[in-house]
This record gives sequence, C-alpha cells and structure tokens, in this order.
Amino acid sequence: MHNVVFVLGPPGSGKGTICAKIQENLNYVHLSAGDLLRAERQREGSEFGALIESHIRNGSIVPVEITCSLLENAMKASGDVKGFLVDGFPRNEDNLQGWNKQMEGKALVQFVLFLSCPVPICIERCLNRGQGRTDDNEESLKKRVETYNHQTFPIIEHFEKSGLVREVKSERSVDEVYADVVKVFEQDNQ
Ligand SMILES: Nc1ncnc2c1ncn2[C@@H]1O[C@H](COP(=O)(O)OP(=O)(O)OP(=O)(O)O)[C@@H](O)[C@H]1O
Ligand SMILES: Nc1ccn([C@@H]2O[C@H](COP(=O)(O)O)[C@@H](O)[C@H]2O)c(=O)n1
Ligand SMILES: [Mg+2]
Repeated sequence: MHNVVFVLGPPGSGKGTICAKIQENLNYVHLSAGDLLRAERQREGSEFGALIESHIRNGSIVPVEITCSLLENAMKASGDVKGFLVDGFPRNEDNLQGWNKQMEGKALVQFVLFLSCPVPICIERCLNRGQGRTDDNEESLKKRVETYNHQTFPIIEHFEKSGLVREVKSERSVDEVYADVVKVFEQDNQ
C-alpha cells in the first residue's frame, strides 16, 4: 500500500517548490501530475502529446485515465519510500473518481496539504517563473485560475468534510511556509 499526500493550491502557490524541499528532507517522493504530463507530451511516440498540450494551454484538465496511469507507473518505478507527494492532483471530479477507481486498495491518502495563497500573488509568481512554460502567460493563467476556482477548490472542500485538509498559508517566504509544512508532517506521523 502506497502512502500518499495530495498537494493542492492555486497555480503558483508554491506546490513544486515545497514538495522539492519535503522530498529532500523527509523521504517522500515528489510526483507532480503537471510534470508527468509535460514529460508525456515530449515523449517520442506518445499518442497523447497534442491532447495534453491543448489542455495545458487552455488550463483545462486532462482525462484521468492518462494522468492516473502516469502517477501509478511512477509509483511502481520508485523503490521503498515513506510515501508520495502527489502534487496537483486530484484537480477535478473526474480526477477524484478515476483515482478512487484505479487506486482502491493500492494507496492510502494520509492527508491533503493545501497551500493557500491570494491569486494576484500566484499570478505574479507564474509570470516571473522563467521556465518557459507554455501556460505561464496572462491568457492561460486566467483560464487556470478559473479551473482552480470552479473545479479544484470544490475537491479541497470535499476532503475538508472528511477532516483531511491541512492548510498552510503560502504567501510568506519559502522558509516560513516550509517550517509550517514540516510541523504538519510531524503531527501526522506521531
Ligand atoms: N513562498 C514563496 N515566495 C516567493 N516565491 C515563491 C514561493 N514559493 C514559490 N515561489 C516561486 O513562485 C514560482 C511558482 O512556484 P511553484 O512552481 O513551486 O508553484 P506551483 O504551485 O507548483 O505552480 P503550478 O501549479 O503552476 O505548477 C516559482 O518561480 C517559485 O520559485
Ligand atoms: N491533475 C492534473 C494536473 C495538471 N494537469 C494539466 O497540467 C497543467 C499544469 O499543471 P501544473 O500543476 O504543473 O500547474 C494544468 O493546468 C492542466 O492543464 C491536468 O490536466 N491534470
Ligand atoms: Mg507545479
């Protein structure tokens, strides 16, 4: 059984940055759904490349069969680890239902780390990210925020009802955010 922490928050809230630090220090493996999709988009011979790029530019969500298989394959390929940080997933109802169907009996969701951050700060961070992402532009960001508000936030609310959400405000410095995130992991592993 794989231990899983879902990491959610608006685009640019710092999910990737914080997950990299947790992976470095706490023996969890970071799996970013967005990174896995971008790698699949680039893979020679992939039948999903054009579909993935279209969703990424539009800030819409790729069908779960594709994303969940990428996540499960990455988990299988990892050795013996404490758990997985599943960053940017589940993003909508389709992701949630597909995960439940595919991963039942294979993964245990420990909690959901919710990095909350005001949208204008998030947008500014994405526009200054400098990684050449095809969705770090004003037009795509508007759609990504809309998708977050209408499709992803309700998923966070769903987990909130089961008491699984641990919110950390991420508009502060990386070190301050990370210090609070470590406390969340310490409390959960007691
Ligand atoms: N606490 C912070 N303070 C200032 N800048 C930050 C902070 N956290 C992350 N950043 C910067 O903001 C940008 C976005 O961060 P990151 O890629 O971690 O966000 P994300 O939530 O993974 O975004 P996305 O959902 O678009 O993948 C990066 O350039 C990163 O260096
Ligand atoms: N579960 C997911 C995660 C991501 N996507 C698509 O990738 C884009 C970028 O995701 P980031 O987490 O790296 O910001 C996102 O806007 C979606 O188009 C997805 O479809 N499903
Ligand atoms: Mg990211």
